[in-house]
Amino acid sequence: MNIALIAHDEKKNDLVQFVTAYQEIFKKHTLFATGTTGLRINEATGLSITRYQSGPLGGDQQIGARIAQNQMDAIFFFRDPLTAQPHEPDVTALVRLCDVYSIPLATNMGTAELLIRGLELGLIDWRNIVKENGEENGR
Ligand SMILES: O=C(CO)COP(=O)(O)O
Repeated sequence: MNIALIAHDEKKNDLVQFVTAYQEIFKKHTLFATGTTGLRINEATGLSITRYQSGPLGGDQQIGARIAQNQMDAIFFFRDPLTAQPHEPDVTALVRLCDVYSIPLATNMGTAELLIRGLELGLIDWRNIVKENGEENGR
């Protein structure tokens, strides 16, 4: 599965701890991240992560483009609900695309726990079927 990892500054420690705790699961998958989040997680865990631009510089949009191309299977996006973000439209667009394409999206630790366990149990293996159908239909 292709998994994106994103966290706003006030939530980066939480996501680093989360990925560290579940790194045995995460290392079985292909990981992507926005710039600073990916760097922090790589430094903490040594996991191999493809890094896009930092969020305010377009990283959320790059990950959104992968969603539109049927190339993202799950998103862990620890958003900070208490701090205004200069790139709020990009954040909204990313969340919207997850809804457009029914991509599992965890925006906080509580949902992230469910998503990572579901991933391990194979509960989002339906994504493989969606991807195969998408490839047949040219998406
Ligand atoms: O701003 C972000 C998501 O909206 C995250 O970007 P960074 O990982 O580069 O901090």
